[in-house]
Amino acid sequence: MAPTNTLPAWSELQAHRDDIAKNFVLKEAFASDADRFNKFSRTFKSDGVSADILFDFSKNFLTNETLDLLVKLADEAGVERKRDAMFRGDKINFTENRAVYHTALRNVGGWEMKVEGQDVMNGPNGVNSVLQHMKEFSEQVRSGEWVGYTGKKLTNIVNVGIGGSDLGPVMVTEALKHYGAPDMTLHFVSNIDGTHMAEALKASDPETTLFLIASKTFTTAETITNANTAKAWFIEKTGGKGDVAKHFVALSTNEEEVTKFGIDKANMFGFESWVGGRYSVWSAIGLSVALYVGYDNFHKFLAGAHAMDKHFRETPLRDNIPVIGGLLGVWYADFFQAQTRLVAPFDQYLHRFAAYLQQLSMESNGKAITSDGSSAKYTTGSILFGEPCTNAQHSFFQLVHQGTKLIPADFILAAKSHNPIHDNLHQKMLASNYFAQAEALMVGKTDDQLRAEGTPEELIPHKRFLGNRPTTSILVGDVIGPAELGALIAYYEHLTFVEGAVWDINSFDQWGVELGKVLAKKILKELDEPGNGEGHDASTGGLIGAFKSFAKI
Ligand SMILES: O=P(O)(O)OC[C@H]1O[C@](O)(CO)[C@@H](O)[C@@H]1O
Repeated sequence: MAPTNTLPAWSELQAHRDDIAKNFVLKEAFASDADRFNKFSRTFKSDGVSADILFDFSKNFLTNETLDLLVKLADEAGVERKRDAMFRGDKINFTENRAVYHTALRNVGGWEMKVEGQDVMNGPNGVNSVLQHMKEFSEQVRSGEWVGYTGKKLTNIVNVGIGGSDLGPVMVTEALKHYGAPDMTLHFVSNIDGTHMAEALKASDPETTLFLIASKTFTTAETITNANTAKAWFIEKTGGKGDVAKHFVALSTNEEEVTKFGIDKANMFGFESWVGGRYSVWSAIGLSVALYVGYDNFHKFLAGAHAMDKHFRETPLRDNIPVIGGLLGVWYADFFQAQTRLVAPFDQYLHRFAAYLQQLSMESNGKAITSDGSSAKYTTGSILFGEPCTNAQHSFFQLVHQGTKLIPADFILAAKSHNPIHDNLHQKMLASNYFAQAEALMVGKTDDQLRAEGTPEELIPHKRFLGNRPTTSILVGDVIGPAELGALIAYYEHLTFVEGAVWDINSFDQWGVELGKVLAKKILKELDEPGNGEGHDASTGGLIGAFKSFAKI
């Protein structure tokens, strides 16, 4: 396609941006249009699969004209065509020649889904048969039918994986803790730092521990090393009597490597190469979720995501919630030079949500090369960060309110708490902060207001809030249960897709993680050889030498 920044809508947006920057003030837009909230908010409805979710985009730099132009840009960039190609199973991951088909994993609605003419839902290794395997296994473990080598129930789960084979399962099991089996303890070991595995093993009893070795490729150095350490620990602790087949299962696409590792293929939960790591929590990689919250809840999680898929696939662009979210991402990144996106859930259970979204967003859209191999002449992927509120308000929100950078923010709240303790006071305080932060960011505080409060003149510049800082408020119409969580994640997945489609990059590969991996492998060997390694710059060589001398290696 023609470079995105040469599309007609791009230059129209540039001119429009100049007008907005000069003349648009959010609080005035509300004052002059009583209907603004209704005009620019959208409610996600899922026919009862999940609670309604309200997406309020009205506190954004958005007018009818902005939305028209952004939709025009999406049209010219072929967003709908690209979306349809994804749902058709086309190989849109063009640098790896793969389809992008995580939506098939949660296709509870019975869509026909094919890759290269093959039905991916049915058949011996199809999505439905893996789901059935996950259902049977999770029910056996939860009921105590599947026991360890001494006949004890397995209640300690250690998931060994990294990146997408860790972040999704961690985030989702934390988010759904309310639904978790009370007698089950979960550990997620991802880091190659021995401390991570050592601490998990310290807290584990081999008789009651189930290891899930989660790796799409089954070649990731951290995961395979951690898995081997876990296996050696298990064999040692059980005096060689422990039955690996009862205590180790694999979640992977690589049967050959799984078998080499010593896990029976009967205990392997598979998926296909068309599932990207950061999109894999819906696949067998989500086994820890099914074990912890039960298969029925895992199924609801899939159903919530499928409902969002349906919305994304079928809704015209102007009302399409992830499309609006993605286009706003482009609007701020490319036309207002915003470098970041803040996601702050007002929800303690979502404390790993931003960490999860970091991989989703930054591994997907941290690319500078477009589909024809040329460099993008515009800004792409934003830096995503976040922490739950109200904690974040007491750490980095100072910069969001009064710093020099524009930081578009998403705030997420559930109308109902799973823990309405103290007569729901906590939830009401949480909600009042959710409303107040977005309002404060928008309205700011003027010098006149400060003077009226008696603020000394010399403090006025310090206490001034310029306001006019955009936010999107997401309000879940009930508690955040499995279906609501599924819908929220799928919203961010599709938002990321839309951004990547407009930027004309491949949101589905991750070549940028390779170079460091290759160098680390080479240096690992050098640490056991004399000298400071071959061919390094003086800094790297000097550091290797100092490390060896300090560590006496
Ligand atoms: O599941 P695997 O194959 O071990 O990969 C783990 C992670 O490593 C990455 O490839 C990045 O190094 C991610 O994309 C992926 O989620």
